[in-house]
Amino acid sequence: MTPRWTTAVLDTDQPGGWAVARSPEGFLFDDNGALFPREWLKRQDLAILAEHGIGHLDGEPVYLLELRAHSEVPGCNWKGLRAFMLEGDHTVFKVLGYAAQIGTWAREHRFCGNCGQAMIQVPRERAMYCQPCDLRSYPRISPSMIVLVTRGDEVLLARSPRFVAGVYSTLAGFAEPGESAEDCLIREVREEVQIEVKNVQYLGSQCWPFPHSMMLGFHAEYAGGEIVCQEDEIEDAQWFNVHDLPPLPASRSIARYLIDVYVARRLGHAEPVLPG
Ligand SMILES: NC(=O)C1=CN([C@@H]2O[C@H](COP(=O)(O)OP(=O)(O)OC[C@H]3O[C@@H](n4cnc5c(N)ncnc54)[C@H](O)[C@@H]3O)[C@@H](O)[C@H]2O)C=CC1
Ligand SMILES: [Mg+2]
Ligand SMILES: [Zn+2]
Repeated sequence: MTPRWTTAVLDTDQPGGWAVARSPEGFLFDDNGALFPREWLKRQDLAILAEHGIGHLDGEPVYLLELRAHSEVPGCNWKGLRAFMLEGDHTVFKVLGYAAQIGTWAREHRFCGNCGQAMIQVPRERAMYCQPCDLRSYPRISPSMIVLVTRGDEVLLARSPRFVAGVYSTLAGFAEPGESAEDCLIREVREEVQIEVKNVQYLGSQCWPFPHSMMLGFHAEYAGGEIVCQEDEIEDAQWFNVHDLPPLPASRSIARYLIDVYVARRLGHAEPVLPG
């Protein structure tokens, strides 16, 4: 099946297509959603910082208008990316997630990190370029490990102080230079709850555009230790029985997928599918 959404570097000099507008307040939307006829959107009073051609949705070109600040557009409102993840069309969320990552990266790479001069967008390539340094900067992706640690019928779930009240999730953390995915996972579990793990198994990955994580999802078995929560990072961590789970993360997250897969295997139910 052809995917509905494919990324591409489109020429912004070409007219037509759809556009999304992103400001520090999130994406613009109205009753029809977050995609607007591009020519109409560009006629509105918007503080455009940059325009990027980002791909095709159902065969139609899609552009991003990255704004300096949010503006009032009659009949429209602004909404953060997370809200689009939680509700509505998943493909539209993927378009917006990609747009957010490209917008953030381009905004943060307007000047060369080496010499401080203005960089230019490279035509037909997703890169910012500094001519004097001959330096190209590509969109940033941050590999992050996420793991469900289990002990028979029990799963290890934790709460960060940033979570919605009551919700427990799997452990996660960013890879550091010099680490393999497995090294990172073992270190993160040790740092966050002082537990040792074994039989680490990769299950799948997910783009997580908050702001630019690439989540690599694993299952691991408990090998030893008692839970000790890392100060400031982990508010609480517990072993939960698969028959008695706390409120869990959003169903489109890989965290939820890792939990659901394990519970399904344990209870002999059909396994869920990882949302792309
Ligand atoms: N899709 C999902 O189901 C889930 C996704 N996540 C994501 O996983 C990522 C990592 O999880 P955390 O527990 O927050 O990470 P973490 O355990 O490594 O701790 C966060 C700390 O890492 C540092 N940090 C921030 N950005 C970084 C980067 N790009 N590279 C290296 N270090 C960085 C900061 O000091 C920050 O306070 C986050 O983006 C989070 O949103 C976390 C849980 C579930
Ligand atoms: Mg963490
Ligand atoms: Zn430079």
